[in-house]
Amino acid sequence: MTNAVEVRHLSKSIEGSPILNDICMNVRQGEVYGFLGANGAGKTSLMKTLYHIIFPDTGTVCLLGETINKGNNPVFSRIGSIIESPVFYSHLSAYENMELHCRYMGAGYENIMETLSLLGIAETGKKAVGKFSLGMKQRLALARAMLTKPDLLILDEPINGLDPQGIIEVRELLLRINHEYHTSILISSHILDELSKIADTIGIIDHGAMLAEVSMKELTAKGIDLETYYLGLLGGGEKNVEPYPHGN
Ligand SMILES: Nc1ncnc2c1ncn2[C@@H]1O[C@H](COP(=O)(O)OP(=O)(O)OP(=O)(O)O)[C@@H](O)[C@H]1O
Repeated sequence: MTNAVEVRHLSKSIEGSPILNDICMNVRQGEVYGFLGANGAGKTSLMKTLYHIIFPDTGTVCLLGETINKGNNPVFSRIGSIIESPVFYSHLSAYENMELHCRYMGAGYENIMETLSLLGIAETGKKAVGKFSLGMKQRLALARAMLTKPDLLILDEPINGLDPQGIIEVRELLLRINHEYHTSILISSHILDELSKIADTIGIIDHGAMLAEVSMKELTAKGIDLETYYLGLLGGGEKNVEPYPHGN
């Protein structure tokens, strides 16, 4: 089976400083992949290179089996994303914002209400998005990413700034989307506990280098919590669980 995301030996420097160093990443189809790293580790930069918002210096990216080259790629229409803070027309309603997104994507309006319902924001009526809580905006961002029923979701820190209830709701929602639609999900966060609750596989990045990709099931079976594993990796300590073989 093709991987949903395959990154091979990707490196990027900005103004002479390396920010991504020989990254390999494999997100399997149908899984939730938690991309874990401290602030500044390189999570957003890698996600931007997937879309070629920033171009890698070396290395390759394959999304849903398609090699991504410079410029637009038809496969992007099968991918939903939240990369950096989502921007909305704050004086417009959720529905109106979704309509504009449909026009941009060349999609019909028929999925709008269903997607807003899925995200629990179908009842917001004419309320301007500028008056939404952060949690509601995050749901709207997810609704926008989900609108075309994508095969892959790429979500950069979608729980940032949410309160505990909001975090739980987004977690449950993503798991539901993953189970019901078999959507592959790549989600980045620096919140270790949260990723351990949602992800099948964890990829750990530090100072622009991918340290390991490891199965949560395997960690759990060995009675190792993600924090212990993470700290062990960063400290160069005993890993106890072998990461997946890395790259080619
Ligand atoms: N346009 C840029 N110019 C210079 N340096 C950059 C640029 N974009 C990113 N960097 C640097 O690359 C490194 C990785 O940043 P990045 O935003 O990818 O990390 P992150 O893991 O997403 O962090 P956070 O969790 O804080 O969002 C940081 O040291 C950052 O300062």
